[in-house]
Amino acid sequence: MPKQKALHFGAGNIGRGFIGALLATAGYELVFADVVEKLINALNEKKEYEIYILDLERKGEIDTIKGVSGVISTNQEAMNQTITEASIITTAVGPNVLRIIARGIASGISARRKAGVTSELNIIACENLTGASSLLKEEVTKHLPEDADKEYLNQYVGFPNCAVDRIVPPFSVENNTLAVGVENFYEWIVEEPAIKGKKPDIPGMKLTDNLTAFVQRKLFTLNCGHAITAYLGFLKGYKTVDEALADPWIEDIVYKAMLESGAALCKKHSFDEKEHEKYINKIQKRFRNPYIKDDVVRVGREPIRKVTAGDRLVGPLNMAREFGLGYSHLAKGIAAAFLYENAEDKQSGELRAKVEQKGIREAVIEVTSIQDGEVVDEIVKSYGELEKLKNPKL
Ligand SMILES: NC(=O)C1=CN([C@@H]2O[C@H](COP(=O)(O)OP(=O)(O)OC[C@H]3O[C@@H](n4cnc5c(N)ncnc54)[C@H](O)[C@@H]3O)[C@@H](O)[C@H]2O)C=CC1
Ligand SMILES: O=P(O)(O)OC[C@H]1O[C@](O)(CO)[C@@H](O)[C@@H]1O
Repeated sequence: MPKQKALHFGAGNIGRGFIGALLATAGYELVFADVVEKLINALNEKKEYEIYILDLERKGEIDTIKGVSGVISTNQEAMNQTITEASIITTAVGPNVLRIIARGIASGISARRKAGVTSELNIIACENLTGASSLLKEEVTKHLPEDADKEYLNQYVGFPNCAVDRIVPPFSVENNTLAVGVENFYEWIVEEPAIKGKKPDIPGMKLTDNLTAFVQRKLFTLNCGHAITAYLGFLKGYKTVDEALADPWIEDIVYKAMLESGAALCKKHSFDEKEHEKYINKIQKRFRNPYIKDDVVRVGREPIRKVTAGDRLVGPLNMAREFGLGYSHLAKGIAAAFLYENAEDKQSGELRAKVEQKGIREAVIEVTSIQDGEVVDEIVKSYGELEKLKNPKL
């Protein structure tokens, strides 16, 4: 029997190091779509790549992922062909790129309908964003050329949301474009009720009917603690996450922020408090993995996105507030994001410009959408304290 085909958008860290690896290992013929020619050419030449395990468990091991190829995502003819043949499509391109790839996916779905394919297709956006697949569905629908395509999409194409958790840091091996380094831990949790047709059999993919709880658990704990580490780390001049967390002042704030978000998550989703504490401790251990050198500029990238309502910092703070729980360490993390500066990160420039033009109070209200004056006061107070770290003369 011929292998089923999987198409994965984004041959980057998560694409090669996590989702693509699970798909290929599950036996799919895997095609990566990316805009970077060097990556696509290397995939087509080698047809395989190496994953280096950066962890105490499985230390020094290298997995080889075979049976892969690549296509340039702007080559619409080739994309239409691949989308027509695929039984699963996944993405890991970054939340802002979903809108960009939607047009090409819509064209592929229209081609698939015209080719008379009536097998189900599931499209799963594996991004750090709540409801990423639903967002992608909305965007794809906007670009579908005919009403018949919209009917086809509703009948045959599923867009299950998911939570995706594996730290895949910047990593390079000389003369090996495709090598990727990963922590050993991974978790991919997919919204079962939204799957169309037969459930995919992919070892490593877990199904749930309560995805929101899992997405928020991961985003408001791991990504929350990580982002605070990055912003405080930047303020104190550290380059990597492990350097930042070796600073007891940072480690204490990060841990307490995760406890604050944890208390709120336990109330919201009825998680067992002891189990959740273990979850936080495991994450702390993952942050301290000595084999991973993760840059604070990667973890802190796009600070505006990270301080919008519902994301990893404001999301748990609002949740804590909703239950009348403490949030002062989360507020510190948010304040630190407003002080973050990286000339290569457009959003950090925009955020700093907003603070300079409008003042911190207005900037916080506008970007975070927090209306509660008491919470805004707490963030502004923390901003004043942290600003002194950045500029001791103030
Ligand atoms: N790296 C990590 O540890 C984790 C990342 N994520 C999420 O996964 C997503 C991807 O992150 P990374 O893999 O770290 O980023 P990355 O930057 O390593 O990979 C993104 C890839 O998408 C490609 N791309 C950009 N525009 C494209 C387009 N129009 N068509 C096709 N490909 C395009 C890029 O060329 C790049 O190869 C993000 O949403 C991130 O939040 C989630 C969990 C862990
Ligand atoms: O990819 P984003 O949303 O910019 O955030 C980076 C975060 O995502 C991860 O790459 C994966 O969850 C973390 O390692 C990091 O905290």
